[in-house]
Amino acid sequence: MEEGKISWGIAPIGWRNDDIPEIGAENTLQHLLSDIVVAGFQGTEVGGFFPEPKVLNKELELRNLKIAGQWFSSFLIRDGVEEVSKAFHKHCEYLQEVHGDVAVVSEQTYSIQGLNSNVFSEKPYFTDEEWVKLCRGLNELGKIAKQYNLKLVYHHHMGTGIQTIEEVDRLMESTDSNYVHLLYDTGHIYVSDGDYISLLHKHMDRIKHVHFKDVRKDVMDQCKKSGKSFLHSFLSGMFTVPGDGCIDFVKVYKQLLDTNYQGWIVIEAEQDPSVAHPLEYALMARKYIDEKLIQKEGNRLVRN
Ligand SMILES: O=C1C[C@@H](O)[C@H](O)[C@@H](O)C1=O
Ligand SMILES: [Co+2]
Repeated sequence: MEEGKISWGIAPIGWRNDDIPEIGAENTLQHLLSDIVVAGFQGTEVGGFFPEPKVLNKELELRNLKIAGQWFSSFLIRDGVEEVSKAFHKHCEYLQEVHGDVAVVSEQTYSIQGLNSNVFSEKPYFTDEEWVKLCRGLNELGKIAKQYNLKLVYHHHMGTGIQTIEEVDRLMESTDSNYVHLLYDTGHIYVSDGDYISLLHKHMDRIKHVHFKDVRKDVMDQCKKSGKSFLHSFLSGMFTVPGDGCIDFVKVYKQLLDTNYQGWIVIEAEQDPSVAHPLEYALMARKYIDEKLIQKEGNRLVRN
C-alpha cells in the first residue's frame, strides 16, 4: 500500500462466503479477481478458497491487484496463546508471502456467528478472567504480526464477545496500542448498537483497517423480530453494498479523511450470490464511491 493513501478493495464475500462455503462455490478465483478489475478496485482480502501464495501471486500480478489482509479466527480464551500462536505464525507467513498489510483477528471462543442461534439476543459475554486472557493473548499475537511486517487489526463482530461499543472500548483500553489495532466495520457496529459514528470518533487513532458494509434497515428489523441467526440474516439480505442501505458513508468517509486515515477501505457485503449478482453489486459500490464519496471530497481525494 502506498504511503499516505487510501486503497479501495472489495472482499470475496459477495462471490463466496467462508461462513457458508457451499454458496457461490461455482465462482473461481480467476472469475472473482477479474470481476474486481472490471469493477475498478485495487485489491481484495484472502478468502478461504484461495490457493498457495505462488499461484495467487501470479493471478494477482496478471491483474495488478493487491491483497489487503485475511481473517483469522482466534480461540485465545479456549486454547491459550501458545496454541493459537502456532496457527497465527502460519497465517502471517502466508500473508507476508502474498504481500498483505493486515491480519484481521476475531476471537471466536463462544461465538454464535456460525450457529443457528438468535444473533440479536444470544451473544456471549466474557468474564473478567477471560478478558485478561484475551487481551494478553492479543498483545502477543500483535507482536507476532509485527515480526512479519503486518498489523493485527481486531474485528468486532455480531454474535461474539467483542461486539458492542462498550466491548470495543474495553478491548482498546486493555490492549497495547503498539500491537493491537482496530478494524472498523460499519455494518457490524450498526446492527449491534444502532450507531456507527461513536466508534469512529472514539477510536480513530487505533483504526488501521476499514470494512464498508451497508445495512438494509427494514430487513434487519424483520430479522431481529423473528430472532434470526447471523447466517440467516445475511442470507435474507440484511447486508448490502454502500449506497444501497441506511448508512451514511459520506459522513463516515469525511471523518476518515479529516483524521488523515491511511490504509484500506474494503467493501464487504455478504449476500447470497444467487440472489445478488456479485459483479452488479460491485459495480454499484464503485459508482457510489466515485459519485458520492470521491467527487464530493474533490481534490482531497485519494484514488489511484
Ligand atoms: O469481516 C468479515 C469476515 C466474515 O467472515 C464475517 O462473517 C463478516 O461478517 C465480516 O464482517
Ligand atoms: Co467485516
